[in-house]
Amino acid sequence: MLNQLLNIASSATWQEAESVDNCSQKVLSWLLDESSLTKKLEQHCQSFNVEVRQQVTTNSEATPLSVHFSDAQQILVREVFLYCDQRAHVFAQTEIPSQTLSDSQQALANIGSESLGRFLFQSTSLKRGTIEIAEFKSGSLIHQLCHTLDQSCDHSLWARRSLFYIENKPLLVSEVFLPASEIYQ
Ligand SMILES: C=C(O[C@@H]1C=C(C(=O)O)C=C[C@H]1O)C(=O)O
Repeated sequence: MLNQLLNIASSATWQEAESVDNCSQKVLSWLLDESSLTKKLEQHCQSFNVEVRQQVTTNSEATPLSVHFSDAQQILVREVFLYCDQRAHVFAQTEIPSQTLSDSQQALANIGSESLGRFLFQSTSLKRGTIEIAEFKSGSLIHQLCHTLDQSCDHSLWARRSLFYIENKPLLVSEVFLPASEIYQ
C-alpha cells in the first residue's frame, strides 16, 4: 500500500449513471455535478487543501491503469487527497498522457499542491466527457487506504471518473469520495 499506484480503474466496475440503481439521490447529485469539485468543497468547509500522495511518470505497459491511454508512451499519474477542515474527503487519481503535457499544458506537471481543478476550470477550451460511476464495496483497495487515514468504514464508497479535454488534449480524472465526505452523512 505504501507507494504503489492505486489501480482504481481496474478494481471497480465503471458504469454510466443510468445503469446505477443502488445509489442515493444525494450521492448521485454529487457524482454527476459537472462543476469544479474543488470549488464545491471550498464552499462546504472552512479550510480546503490538496495533499499530493504521489506523482509518477510511468508507461502504459508497466502500469496499465485505465484503458483510455493504453497506447500512450508516458503517462503522468497524480494522486492527491482533497482535505476539508483537516480531513481527507476525496482521493483523486489523474492520468495525463505525455502528449497532453505540451505547450501551455506543460504546467500541469508542476502544480504541486495547487488544485488541478483551478487550472482546468480556468481554461476556456475545457470540455468534459461523460461521467462514469463506480461502487467500491467494503474490503476494497480504497477501504484499505481509508484505514491508513483512520477512516475505516464498512459501507460502500462511491467514485466517479471522466475525461477532460483542454485544448482538445485528454486527461482522465478519477475521484473517490472517502468516508469523511458529507455525501455519506
Ligand atoms: C478536476 C478538479 O480538480 C480536483 C483536484 C485534483 C488535483 O489537484 O489533483 C484532482 C481532481 C479533482 O478532484 C476539480 O476541482 O473539479
